[in-house]
Amino acid sequence: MATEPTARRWHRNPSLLSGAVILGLLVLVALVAPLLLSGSAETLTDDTRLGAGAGHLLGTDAFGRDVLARALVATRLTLLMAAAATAVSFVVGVAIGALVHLAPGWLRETCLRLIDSAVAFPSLVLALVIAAVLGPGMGSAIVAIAVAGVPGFARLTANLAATVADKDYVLTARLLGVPGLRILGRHVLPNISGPLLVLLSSSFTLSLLDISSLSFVGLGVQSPQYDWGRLLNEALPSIFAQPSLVIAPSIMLIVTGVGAMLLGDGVASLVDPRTRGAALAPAKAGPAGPAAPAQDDTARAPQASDGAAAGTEQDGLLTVDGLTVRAGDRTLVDDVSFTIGAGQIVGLVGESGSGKSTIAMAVAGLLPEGVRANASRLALGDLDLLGTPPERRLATEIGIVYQDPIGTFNPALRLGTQLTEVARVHLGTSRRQAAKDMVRALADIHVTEPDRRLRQHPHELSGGMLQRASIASAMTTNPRLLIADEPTTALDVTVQAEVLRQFRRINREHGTAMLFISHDIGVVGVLCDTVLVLHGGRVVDRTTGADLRRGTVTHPYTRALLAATPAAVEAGGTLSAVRWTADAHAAQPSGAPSDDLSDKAADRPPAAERSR
Ligand SMILES: Nc1ncnc2c1ncn2[C@@H]1O[C@H](COP(=O)(O)OP(=O)(O)OP(=O)(O)O)[C@@H](O)[C@H]1O
Repeated sequence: MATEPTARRWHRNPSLLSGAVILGLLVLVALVAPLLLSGSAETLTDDTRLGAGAGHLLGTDAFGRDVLARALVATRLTLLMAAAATAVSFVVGVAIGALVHLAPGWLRETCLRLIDSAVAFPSLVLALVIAAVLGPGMGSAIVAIAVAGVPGFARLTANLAATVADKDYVLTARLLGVPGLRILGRHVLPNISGPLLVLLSSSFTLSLLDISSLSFVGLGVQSPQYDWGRLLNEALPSIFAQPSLVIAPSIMLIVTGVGAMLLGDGVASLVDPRTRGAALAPAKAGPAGPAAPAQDDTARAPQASDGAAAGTEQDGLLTVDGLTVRAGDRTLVDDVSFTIGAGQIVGLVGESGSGKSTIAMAVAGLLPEGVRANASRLALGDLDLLGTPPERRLATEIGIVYQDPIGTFNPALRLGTQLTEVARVHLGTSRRQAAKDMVRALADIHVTEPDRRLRQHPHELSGGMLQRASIASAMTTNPRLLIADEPTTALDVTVQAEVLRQFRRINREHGTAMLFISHDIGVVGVLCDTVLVLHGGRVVDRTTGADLRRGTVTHPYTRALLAATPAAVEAGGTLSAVRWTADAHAAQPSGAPSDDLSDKAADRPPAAERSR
């Protein structure tokens, strides 16, 4: 990615520019004013209570000291105190929030409730209580403001970390066995840095006001030292007689606060690679642009050979026997059994919420917290997936391709770093070799300019290209099982066809077993050898891709799903809503879910599922 000239970057980010200029000037004042103006700011003279005039722009105070000079000299102490308090709040708050996020369920909930209670307590009141306990003084004011700011950072960090935790790239890192702290540092914190920086800037402003408030009420800086709050405190007795005393410190406070907020906004958009890309680099067409759409449509997508399923029950690679998944009292998946042989593609199809992804996540050992899986057997060859399988084997023997190609990748990292991670971490491949291998893998899967792609951020690639990159990444270790969870749903139909073709190619060339999940019964029929139809967490029908394509399915629910597929309508049918319930169906013995595939067409893959 070409690097934008620094001047243009600043020019395109007015918040950053104006915030930096304001704070830069204030820092300059903080550095220079005590050196040049200490004399007129601190020397007692007989020119007391002079009004604004040529010699003293804002007049003098009751001791003959220049009011403007005092406000400017106070800048250093005020900024230092606010910065110190904010820095401590930030470091301690983010650390606590991160630890809370990593804590086990009950502890995390307890800590979050405690933090919520602390956040609900007004920070200035909390700071006043702490400062009163510690006693007046600069140090106690900093500690009080710092402690009062901690809950805000802790809560934001924990909450934001939770929103990133279920992103596909975090799930992938978990599958790869990356330790929690490393996931936090590499995937979570960089992706929540924007809001944290905004909070940092608003927290600095709040600290500035709170510290000034403490000094104003006499709990902060003590004479002879002075900050803006102290100056306001000294001006209070004569505020009506000489209002000019409050002008300079008040303006300094407002200007500093505005500068900090502008800088925070600007930095937040600078560090976010998505906004940075949008704001800084206009999209370019041509060779550097997104991949050219595939020429074919889904009708020409690769098709599962009729009855050519490679897997057999005997060489079943993935065995799922009596899988039940529960979340508390709720059963999400109920007694599901199937096998996938090497080189076989098994599809899971069903309406939203039927349990497809839950089955896939149970197989990959990535069920969310509070969700438990049980099975008579859940194994990939000799690898028991129910126990605690070795992370390295899990990472290298199962690959996952997710629905949302954009969510699959960490937006803060370049693709090269992410795509080569498995090879570097689990295969011990050198960085250079891993990059070379990935360039070849991307080219194989028709990603244009693969070299350049490795240097780009995810937002710079089209959805179809990212999905192909995630397929290449999942295939890095030549896994025995590839799980594809709605991999074409987020893509337009032309790109879908190309992605399906790549799955079929990988399946044929590498003999990879595949668990292919989709809402779209048409897509499943095109690609899969064997298809399990799910409803309410149960398998209600087992059929073949060939039967689906020919429309020769017998189960009423599967027929209803087919009738609700637009492709079927285009072929002359009528689009109808799916109206079928397992209970109603159970009342009609003739329509019972067909677990036995013996009545299916002869081209059905032999014994792809375990009979129950
Ligand atoms: N962490 C969880 N805790 C409790 N219930 C959950 C959890 N995750 C999913 N569920 C529930 O499990 C059921 C199955 O969800 P799942 O995501 O597996 O369905 P799906 O068929 O993949 O749907 P979709 O196609 O929309 O992704 C749903 O009712 C869902 O609400």
